[in-house]
Amino acid sequence: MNALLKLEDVNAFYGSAHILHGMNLTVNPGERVALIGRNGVGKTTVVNTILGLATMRGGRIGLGAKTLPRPRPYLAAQNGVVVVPQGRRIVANLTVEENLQLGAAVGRKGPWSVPEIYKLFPILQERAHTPGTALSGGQQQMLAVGRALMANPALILLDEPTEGLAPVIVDQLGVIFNQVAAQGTALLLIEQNMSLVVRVAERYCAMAKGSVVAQGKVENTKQSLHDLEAHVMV
Ligand SMILES: Nc1ncnc2c1ncn2[C@@H]1O[C@H](COP(=O)(O)OP(=O)(O)OP(=O)(O)O)[C@@H](O)[C@H]1O
Repeated sequence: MNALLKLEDVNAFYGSAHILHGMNLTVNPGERVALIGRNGVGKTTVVNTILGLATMRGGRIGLGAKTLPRPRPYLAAQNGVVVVPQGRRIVANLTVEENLQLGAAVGRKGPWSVPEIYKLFPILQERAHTPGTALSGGQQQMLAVGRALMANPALILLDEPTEGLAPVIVDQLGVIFNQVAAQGTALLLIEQNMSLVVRVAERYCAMAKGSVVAQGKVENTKQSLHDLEAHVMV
């Protein structure tokens, strides 16, 4: 079976700034992979390169059976790879429900619809006609995940979804990510909170200076937590 996402020896740039150096990463159907590393190592640039927002010069990005000669945001979504961006990017002058409907614009068929999202996140139904940015941080993150699911993705890239959220909300999101994964959607979780990583991910890739320097299995144990934290400590 083809990988949902495969980066092979990818080099990526912002202008002349060379950020990714021979980046390799694979996510297979249904997998839950964590991409970790200190601030500034290039994790968001991996996402931006898949979307075509950073310039790829050299290497290959494969989505399912396709290789992308020129990555673009709509190509990722059409091929089942959807991003929950860092900072969530909820559209301010749209309601919660309208923000959800935006996610369906790509037109992929699948199980997710507004009523299904409301079953997963009842609070979004309660706030359906409220402006999206009037929600709390945790609720906005649920909305961002719901909007991604509306595209019926095979893989969701979550870029630091718990940044700035209270521990109790992080715990709730962990449960939700596991529910989404249990329904068959693969996850690539970019995260600094290793206690969330051990609860959600089954495998990790650790980055330093624009490439992967370590990878392995994640277990929900103190030892695994300790080993992972070594990759993000400053
Ligand atoms: N638009 C840009 N133009 C030039 N350099 C950039 C741009 N965006 C990010 N960088 C640089 O690229 C490097 C990698 O940044 P990136 O955001 O990918 O790191 P990260 O691992 O996601 O870190 P963080 O956890 O802080 O988000 C950093 O040195 C950053 O300063």
